[in-house]
Amino acid sequence: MQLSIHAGSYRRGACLLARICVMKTPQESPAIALRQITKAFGAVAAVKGVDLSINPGETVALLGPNGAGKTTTLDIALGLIHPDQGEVELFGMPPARAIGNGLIGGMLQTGTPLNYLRVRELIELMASFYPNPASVDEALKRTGCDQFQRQLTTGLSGGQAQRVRFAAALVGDPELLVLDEPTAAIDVEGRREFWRAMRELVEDRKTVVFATHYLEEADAYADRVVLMANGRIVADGTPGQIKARVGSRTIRATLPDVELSDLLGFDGVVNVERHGPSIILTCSDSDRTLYQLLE
Ligand SMILES: Nc1ncnc2c1ncn2[C@@H]1O[C@H](COP(=O)(O)OP(=O)(O)OP(=O)(O)O)[C@@H](O)[C@H]1O
Repeated sequence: MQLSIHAGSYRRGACLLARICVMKTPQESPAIALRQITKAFGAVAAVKGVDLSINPGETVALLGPNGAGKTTTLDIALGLIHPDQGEVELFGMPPARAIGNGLIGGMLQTGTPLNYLRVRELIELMASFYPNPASVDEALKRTGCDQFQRQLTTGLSGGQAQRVRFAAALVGDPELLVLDEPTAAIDVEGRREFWRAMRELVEDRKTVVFATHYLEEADAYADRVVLMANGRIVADGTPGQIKARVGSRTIRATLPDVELSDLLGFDGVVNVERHGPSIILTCSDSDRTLYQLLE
């Protein structure tokens, strides 16, 4: 968890250590279940009725522009902020319980690693908070932190601090990893290493949810993309479906005697809707669709 690399983490860690009986993942429950979540900050409605269910083993990208509501949604999922309305469950339990059971790892945008520790010491400390941690050496290696493990956390570059956050999230060997713009501030080589480590996690059948601004990142590394805009989920599908949608154009036509299902069979048509006398075609290749319509 993000909190675990702040000063308050000692307390949280002590609580975790006190839990001798550890419950592991009930695989039949969704890893994340958000039901009709809303959240406003004063006059700003950040999240407006989000329903989202993510199954164990899925790798999901939360894609959207600045201010879409991604961070707020992830913070709510992790129980870091409370929604104004709606329900949240992680593996069928409240977020705090899932976190207490060592099921969740988080890498969020804010927060700095604890001061006056060496990188390795910090990751060892983090590992001690979890019931069944991964190997510290492995977490350091997977994230590239082994190269600067003796360095004090006070002297890290932005990219190094980001890698340390990733190692801190991994070392608990959580079932669900929540990553908010994980590659921000990481250089090209670091990004490559990051996604390599992510692939290994996916092979381990972990559930991974990451927020990103980049369709290319979502396309390359997620098997499902949830597109957010203005506090709502506006599309949810495979990367291919979302790419078609994001890159789409619409054609409005007046076609009184045509069946919608026939139009769906046209080249490049992604969706068809009737609006009164008009039909709206959403197209991945509007030129081809137009050509067929004219024929
Ligand atoms: N603590 C806060 N106080 C006031 N407004 C906030 C707060 N947190 C978020 N917001 C507002 O809520 C909206 C959604 O913000 P959020 O950070 O969730 O979006 P985002 O998709 O993660 O954006 P980014 O990609 O820039 O991180 C924005 O308009 C933002 O300004």
